[in-house]
Amino acid sequence: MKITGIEMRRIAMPLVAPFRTSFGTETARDVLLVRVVTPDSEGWGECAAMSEPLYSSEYADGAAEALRRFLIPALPARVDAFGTGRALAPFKGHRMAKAALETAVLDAQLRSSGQSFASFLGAAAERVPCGVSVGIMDSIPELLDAVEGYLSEGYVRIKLKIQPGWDLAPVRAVRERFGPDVPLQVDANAAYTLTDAPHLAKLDAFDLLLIEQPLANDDMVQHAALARRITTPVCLDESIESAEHAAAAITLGACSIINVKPARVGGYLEARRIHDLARAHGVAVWCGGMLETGIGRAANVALAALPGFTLPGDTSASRRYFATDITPPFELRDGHLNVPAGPGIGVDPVQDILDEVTTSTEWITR
Ligand SMILES: O=C(O)CCC(=O)N[C@@H](C(=O)O)c1ccccc1
Repeated sequence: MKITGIEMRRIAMPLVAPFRTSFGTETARDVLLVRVVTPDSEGWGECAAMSEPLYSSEYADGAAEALRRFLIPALPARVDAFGTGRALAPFKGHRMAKAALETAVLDAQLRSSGQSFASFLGAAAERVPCGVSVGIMDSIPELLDAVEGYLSEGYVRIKLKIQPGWDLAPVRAVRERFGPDVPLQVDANAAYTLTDAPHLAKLDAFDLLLIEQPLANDDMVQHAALARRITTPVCLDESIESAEHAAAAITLGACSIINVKPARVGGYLEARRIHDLARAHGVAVWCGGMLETGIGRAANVALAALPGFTLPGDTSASRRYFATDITPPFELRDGHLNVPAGPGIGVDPVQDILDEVTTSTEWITR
């Protein structure tokens, strides 16, 4: 596939409500979009990097610079998604930047051939059950109101962000208010250390699906030690940046569940490799989220339909984060999102909305 040019576009997307995690509070998303143009199609990729390097070392301006100076120039004149991964491999890190570019190439390639992401990736379902991520709140009553709202919208799983000082009380309150049967999990975003093991073991009383990334992203051995001291299944997110990391984590017993985020691992091809590896080991995976717009959300929903994605993902409806999405909104129906069936990611930006939220565009000819 010949690439005639690539656009990098920055958009400002206000969130419907502040989203607080153990590493900070988001009130708006400064999103970098990549558009790959070929003679007979164009493809879109969304870079999930945040404005600041708080979730990982990547951030939007840094991703744009890596794409502009190194990754885009490294692409051959004619390339497909697999060739893109090979061309970008020599560059260390910058996985979210790489993921955006590879996804845009893959989207253009699949739109041209008429194949959907779901079909290309090997989806086994036409809709996926959806969980929702609930941020740290100022009070327990506020949290319970939020959870009640999401449950009434039909979300099939609740994920609570936790941190030291906001963990046992919110989990206990949700269990006491909504009962023992609501699928419930927690996400620490690396806020604890192994010395907190006795405290984290108190979460075992609440029959959680999992505890996500309790320790630092490079604490693979310590996660294995923690997993032996608590009964709640350990799920890794930030620690798993590749299929090799997943293999190491499974071998070490550092996790029994993996949150697969294509942005974190460099794209959908590597995400599928992790899915396949985990499935071969009987390890469940679920699709994580990075507050994506409908562009990234569409591709994530296709991935979440693969057979090894046996736990509900953070694939929420567009309205969970945005009053107006840049694509036709993803809407929850009976706790599920439909998997886009059209060519490529199966959705297109609504140009007027996209132009309204655009803060800059940059065209790179080939
Ligand atoms: O539903 C979503 O898209 C967000 C899910 C979620 O909680 N993402 C968290 C995470 O740590 O997984 C996150 C939020 C913001 C930035 C990075 C990560």
